[in-house]
Amino acid sequence: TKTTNSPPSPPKFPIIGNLHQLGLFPHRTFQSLAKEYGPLMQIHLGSVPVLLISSPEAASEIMKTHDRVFANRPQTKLYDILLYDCKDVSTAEYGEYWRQIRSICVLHLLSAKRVQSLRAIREEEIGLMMEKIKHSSSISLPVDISELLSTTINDIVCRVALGRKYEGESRKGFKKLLMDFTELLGTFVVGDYVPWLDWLTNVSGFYSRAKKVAKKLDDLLEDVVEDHITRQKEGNDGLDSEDFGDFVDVLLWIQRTESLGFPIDRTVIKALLLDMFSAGTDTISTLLEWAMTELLKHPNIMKKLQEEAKSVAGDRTNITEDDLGNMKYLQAVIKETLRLHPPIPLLVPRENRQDIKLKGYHIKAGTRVIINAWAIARDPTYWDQPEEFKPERFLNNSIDIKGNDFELIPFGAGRRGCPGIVYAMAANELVLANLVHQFKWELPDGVAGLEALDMSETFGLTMHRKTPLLAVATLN
Ligand code: HEM
Repeated sequence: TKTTNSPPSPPKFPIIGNLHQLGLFPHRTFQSLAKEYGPLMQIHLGSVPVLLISSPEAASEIMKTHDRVFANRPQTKLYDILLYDCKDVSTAEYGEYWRQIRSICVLHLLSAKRVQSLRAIREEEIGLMMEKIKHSSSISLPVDISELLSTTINDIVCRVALGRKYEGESRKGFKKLLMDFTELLGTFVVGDYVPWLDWLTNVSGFYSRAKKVAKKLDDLLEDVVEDHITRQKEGNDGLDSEDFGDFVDVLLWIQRTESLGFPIDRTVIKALLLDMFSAGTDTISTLLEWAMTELLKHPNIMKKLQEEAKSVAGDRTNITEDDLGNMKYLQAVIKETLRLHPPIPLLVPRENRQDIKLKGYHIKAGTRVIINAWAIARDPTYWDQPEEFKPERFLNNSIDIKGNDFELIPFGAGRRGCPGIVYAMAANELVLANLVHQFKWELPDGVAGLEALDMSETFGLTMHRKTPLLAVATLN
């Protein structure tokens, strides 16, 4: 029968399956389960079968060998509410529509050429960030690195995507709205797994809260798009080429010229803009927050990075994007941070579109697939001293993060792999290089602070620090 050749599974309860076992840190729970049941195991969350993948080989089966079959994403009522009926790239069902909008991302919004053209925005906003740190440093106040990073990355993405920043009160409002949005997106909704319990989610007011947030975001995006249309009519700017302007300009240009051979409507434009925010802000700031945490925890590594920065920058205060190619240690520090603290530890769930045999096991169509990239990157079979933060390990090997080496897949891999890698790395490298080059950093209470440095995580859409990271900066 079917059950005899399904993958190994832990015992489950009726109705809830293994839901009760998830715990606060599913990536850790899943790691221990895999130790017992193997790298390709199945659990049940409520009535939904979930394939848990915990080795590079098994991950490569999903994202390379059978990538096309596993190229779907689970669709949920919550995504429908928050992401225009899954009209965005991240949650769209695999098929022609997804292929088209993904090509907008890859060719127009996130291409290497576009990322390059946004250089001035990154450099300006990072300059402002440095000013804020200088100010705190001049009055001997510790810097809330977590807050500073999230504000800076948010401002960069706002300018890149919408062509404007929100400041003062409206920034607070915008940030709060985005925070509500990401918090909702990261919520584990019981009704998705135990359909007859969906009424509970309803009663708790969760969906109506989600609808309110979606409406507010939609109003905001409508405003932004209308503004762009008016501005273009008045000034004719951004009309004849896609080379100027922000993402809204580019998307309106694609809409007007139908240059991709298919029409896109207002909803597509708004859904894509939302994707840029949900996929591109928290991920980058979380990564940088952990990178600074590890550097503060390892002063010798910080020092080595500072020396590299000094050697490429010479007498200049700022590190520019031209310097980054020469900063091999910086790249190693970022890879090592992605290894130990992947911002999305369980990647984004996938789903198989048809029944398939995997390593002799029968996998039913519609099975959810969770890939534990976090556990894979800490597996002692593949990594020497896996729990240690050692950027040196990347200096003499060619392991990359682009989805070719399955022991390190913080951006996923294959058709559904992250299209924002170039964009993300440009921001990651420039921010981190300037933070360490322009300032000396210390924990507020020196050595005592080091011992007390809180490394706790919170689990949501991204896995960021539980407490804000505070440190004292002095000008270098
Ligand atoms: C450090 C930063 C980032 C990390 C760690 C990250 C990670 C990921 C991961 C794990 C996935 C799922 C991959 C899979 O299923 O195989 C993903 C998908 C995606 N990412 Fe990123 N990402 C980052 C930055 C960005 C940025 C900056 C953008 C855009 C501005 C972006 C846009 C997307 C989109 C649109 C998808 C969905 C792709 C699809 O389903 O076809 N990401 N990302």
